[in-house]
Order: sequence, then structure tokens, then C-alpha cells
Amino acid sequence: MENVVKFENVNKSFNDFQLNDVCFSVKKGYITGFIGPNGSGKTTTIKLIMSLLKRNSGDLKVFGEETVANSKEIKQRIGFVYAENHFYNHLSVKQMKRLVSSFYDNWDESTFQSYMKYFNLPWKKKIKHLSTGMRMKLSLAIALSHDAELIIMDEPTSGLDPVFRREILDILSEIIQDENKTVFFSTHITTDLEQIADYITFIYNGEIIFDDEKDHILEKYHIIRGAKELLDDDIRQMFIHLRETSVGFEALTDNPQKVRNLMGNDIIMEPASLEEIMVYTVRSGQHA
Ligand SMILES: Nc1ncnc2c1ncn2[C@@H]1O[C@H](COP(=O)(O)OP(=O)(O)OP(=O)(O)O)[C@@H](O)[C@H]1O
Repeated sequence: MENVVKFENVNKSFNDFQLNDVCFSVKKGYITGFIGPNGSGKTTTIKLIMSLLKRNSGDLKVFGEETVANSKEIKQRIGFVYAENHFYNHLSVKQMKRLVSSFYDNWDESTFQSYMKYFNLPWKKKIKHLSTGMRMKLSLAIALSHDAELIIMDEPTSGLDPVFRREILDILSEIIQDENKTVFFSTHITTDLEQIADYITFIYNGEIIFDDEKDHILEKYHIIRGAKELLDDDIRQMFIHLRETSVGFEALTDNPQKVRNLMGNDIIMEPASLEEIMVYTVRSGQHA
């Protein structure tokens, strides 16, 4: 499988935070969701891809090219959607478009105009008078109007209403119908990823916990519930996280078959959601 982005043992340090030997890849033609609690290093990782930050060590390739040396060419091929406002507030939408479009060799004005219409965006309004959702729509319209092969988005759906969130997810699913296009986006809304992602990369505390196919992750991780009397030392060891209450227990495992063999039919076992996997892994402080 072709990788559009490949991190190999990448390190980046700030005073009180470190991306630690980060290894993962973004596969061509698929949607990869990037999850992790606040402050885990998602934005830092995305900034490294975009050459907005320099790594301290390790190897990072985008489209098979070394990022820093080839950042100009690489950025032409990426549609980047930021969570923050990165536009000039005093410009109108039209003026902003004129400025941004001049950076892209493959700018497609008719595509942009059709997104303006589809998103119901006002040409004359000043950026500072756009709502959060409108700014996000504008950012997305720009990202989708220069024939980018890779769409990277940092929390694109945060602060958006469910109707527009759904629209974005539909657009992303449409984009990857073209097998040459790839989407990589960070989000805290794991249910969005359950709907549309093919791969999930999970980062915690600057380390990649897993980078795997979504279906494989959801098959592997299970929540177990049962009576406390069923627990013993061997069984406890099979759990990534265990929460005991006065009447029973709830636990996360990544080896459901072994748990079933040991505990039989006295337990209730069901697939874990991405949110449960993330929350319980973080609470345990363990790495899967
Ligand atoms: N330029 C910087 N200088 C110093 N520390 C930084 C800088 N940028 C980020 N950090 C720190 O790096 C850590 C990771 O931040 P990052 O923004 O990458 O996390 P995140 O996973 O995107 O978080 P969130 O989900 O809250 O957006 C944080 O502790 C942050 O304070």
C-alpha cells in the first residue's frame, strides 16, 4: 500500500513536551482519523507535515519527498484546513480568495465558485464578520479548489453544528471516491470517525499508541462486564483498564477471545467504541 505521509522515529521537543519516536503512515486513497486527548501532540504532528515546525530528528516524507527541503512543492499538493482563523480579518471573502488563489498553480475557480454557492458563503462579507462555521466552510472551499491530493484538517468539525458536520463528512467520503485522494484529520468527535474513517492513528502524550485499520481496532477492543467474584490475578492482567464498582466490574481488553476462553459465558462482552478505547487507554496510562 502506498503511503502519502510517513513518519519514522520523528522527535520534536518543546520545553515541557516531546513527540517521542513517532512512527506512522497515512495511506493513499483512504480517510485516516487522528485522535488523542488535549495536548497529546496532534497539532504539532500536523505542523510537522506542513513544515510549519522543524523536527529535531527522524525521517518524515510526504509524497515520498523529504518535507523541509521540498515544502513549497508539497504544499501545492495539500489542501490544509486549520481550526484557527488564519485569514486576514480586514479582507472580504473575495479579496481573501484572490490572495490565496495566487499561491496555487492548479487553482480551479469554477470549483471554488461552486463550493461558495453550495456553502452559501457571502463574497462581500469581511472575514471578521464571518461566523466560525462560515470561516470553516471558506477554509474547506479553498482546500478543495486546487486539486489537492492530500486534505489535512486540524479539528475541522469542532464548534460546528451537526448538520454542517454531516455535510463535511459527506464531502470527505466523496473526495476519496477518487482513489488518488487522501484525507487525514484530527478530531475529538470519535463518532465521526466511526462513520467515515478507514484508518485510525491514536496519539497520547507524544507517543503513537496505535495506527491501524478502524475495522481491525473495533474488532479487537472489547468492553467486558461481570460480577466481581469472576476476577482473579490472571484475569486482571488481561485488561487494559479495569473499573470495579460495589457490584461488578467493567474492563477494556484487546484480547477478547482469551477473555472469553477464561471467563466463559458469565460475562457480557461487547465491542468497544473509539471513545471507550481512548478514554480507558488514557486512564490506564498503558500502551496497547
Ligand atoms: N510552539 C510551542 N512551544 C512550546 N510548547 C508548545 C508549542 N506548540 C505546542 N506546544 C505544547 O505541545 C503540547 C502538544 O500540543 P498540541 O497542540 O500538539 O496538542 P493537541 O493534541 O493538538 O491538543 P488539542 O487536542 O488540545 O488541540 C502541548 O503541551 C503544548 O503546550
